[in-house]
Amino acid sequence: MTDNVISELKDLLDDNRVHHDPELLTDYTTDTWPLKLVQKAVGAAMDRPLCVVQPKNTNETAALLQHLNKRDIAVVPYGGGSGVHGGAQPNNESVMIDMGNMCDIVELDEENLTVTTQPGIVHRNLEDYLNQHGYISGHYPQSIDLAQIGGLVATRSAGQFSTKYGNIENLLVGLEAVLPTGEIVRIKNVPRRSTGPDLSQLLIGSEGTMGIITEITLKIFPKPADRWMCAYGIKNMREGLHIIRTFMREGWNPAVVRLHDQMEAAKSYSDIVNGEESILLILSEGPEGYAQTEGKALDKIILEQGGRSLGPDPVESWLEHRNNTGELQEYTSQGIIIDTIEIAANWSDIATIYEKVTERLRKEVPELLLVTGHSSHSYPQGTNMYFILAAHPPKDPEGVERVYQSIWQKVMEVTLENNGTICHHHGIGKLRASWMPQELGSAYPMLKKLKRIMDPQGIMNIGTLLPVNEGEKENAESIYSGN
Ligand SMILES: Cc1cc2nc3c(=O)[nH]c(=O)nc-3n(C[C@H](O)[C@H](O)[C@H](O)COP(=O)(O)OP(=O)(O)OC[C@H]3O[C@@H](n4cnc5c(N)ncnc54)[C@H](O)[C@@H]3O)c2cc1C
Repeated sequence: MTDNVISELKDLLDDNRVHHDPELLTDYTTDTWPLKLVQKAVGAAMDRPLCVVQPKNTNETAALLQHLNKRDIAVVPYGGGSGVHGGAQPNNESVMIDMGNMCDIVELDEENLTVTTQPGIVHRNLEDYLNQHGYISGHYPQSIDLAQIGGLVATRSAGQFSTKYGNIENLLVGLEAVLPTGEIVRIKNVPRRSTGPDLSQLLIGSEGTMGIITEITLKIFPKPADRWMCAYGIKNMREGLHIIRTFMREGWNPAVVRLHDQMEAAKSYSDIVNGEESILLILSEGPEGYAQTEGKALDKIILEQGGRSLGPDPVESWLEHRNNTGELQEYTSQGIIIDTIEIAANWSDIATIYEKVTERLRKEVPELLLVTGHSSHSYPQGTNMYFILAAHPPKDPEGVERVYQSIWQKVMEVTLENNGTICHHHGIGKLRASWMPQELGSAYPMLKKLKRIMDPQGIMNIGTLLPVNEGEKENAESIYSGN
């Protein structure tokens, strides 16, 4: 069967874009899911895909999906592989469609302030191109050097400046996608529409389960003329969250709002914070005059609420080091779990979630080395909480899984019990799928029905987003059975 599939795929693409060399397939055994990386480091065997194919354009992607759908073969779309929850994790029966060859910029439309790209462009390359032309994307995920635009749309990503510019769903103007059955669909570029449900939302955040995104049009912004920055020492997280709520509800909209708890403050800003303090970083930017006006107003509010001004240097330092994650790989290779869990909730619940999660993990997970938290994406209604965790599990794959799942179970439980959402921006992948029925509640059957309509054969990324019923094989029946 494997040989047949490979030769059929070679009939659709050039030979050199259908890969089945076992060594090369090893590069595709996992995305950046910490569980799998640590299990791999302690000797776990990993599933390799059947083969990897690299289409060059939309028509080739459509031909591939049409064929694989007809043959009932599992498909996993693969972007930059920077997803952290196994969204692009294959099993050994799946064909991976690697979008990396579709990396052209199609059009810069300066009149209408949009850029159109193929999905496989690494975001850094798009940002550099825009900067050369006097624009910015406004979207700065920490993985900007790894993630592709298609992957960022497919996971509903958020960037570090999202409080001003919005998340990817706010930045997307239109898109083209190939449905699992091979049909090509285009959602046209207009500034707004009232034409029924927004169909682009079926693909934004669909994590490769409803189709493959083949072209994307995003908003762009003229390079900001000016910036204002300041950091503040804050008594504790609860007070810091209250301060952010105060200025967000007044309508201020700084690009960066980050509140780091005492442990994070002490790690990165020990020379400037007092022992118990959290640190609040603010950056405002915009056209001439905007940032200074917003900065002055924010400074007044934060000082009135008890913040202690620390000047702009901590924000400068964060800007410089914000994407350095090199040390994480070192720990992972030693069998230490380093992970991040980002959830969100309304202002009325977020401080409680932060306090309960940190307290429960410290008390109930003996293998835990540390848990810290920060808020980094704020809205008038609430904010996210981004937990950073380290744990030292036994050096065997089952032990790693046990410790890993016990941490996640507690964070998901506390979040759901306190009205939060289990995910702010990393997406669901395979890791969080089992909590989706609880997360969506009465709306969960709607997601199953949509999936069934979009992907009747059930070939697309089974086990991602929608859970496979326990003990069942990863196929359509295992997710379509029941409601
Ligand atoms: C160090 C680090 C920092 C990170 N920081 C952030 C951050 O600040 N903000 C944030 O939001 N995320 C962040 N992430 C998570 C990750 O970068 C995002 O989830 C990103 O969107 C994944 O993009 P990718 O191209 O690497 O996709 P992949 O990991 O390859 O795939 C992700 C999912 O999208 C699907 N997919 C990929 N391409 C397509 C396509 N063209 N059509 C349909 N489905 C597709 C895959 O099947 C998979 O389910 C970070 C990850 C790392 C490792």
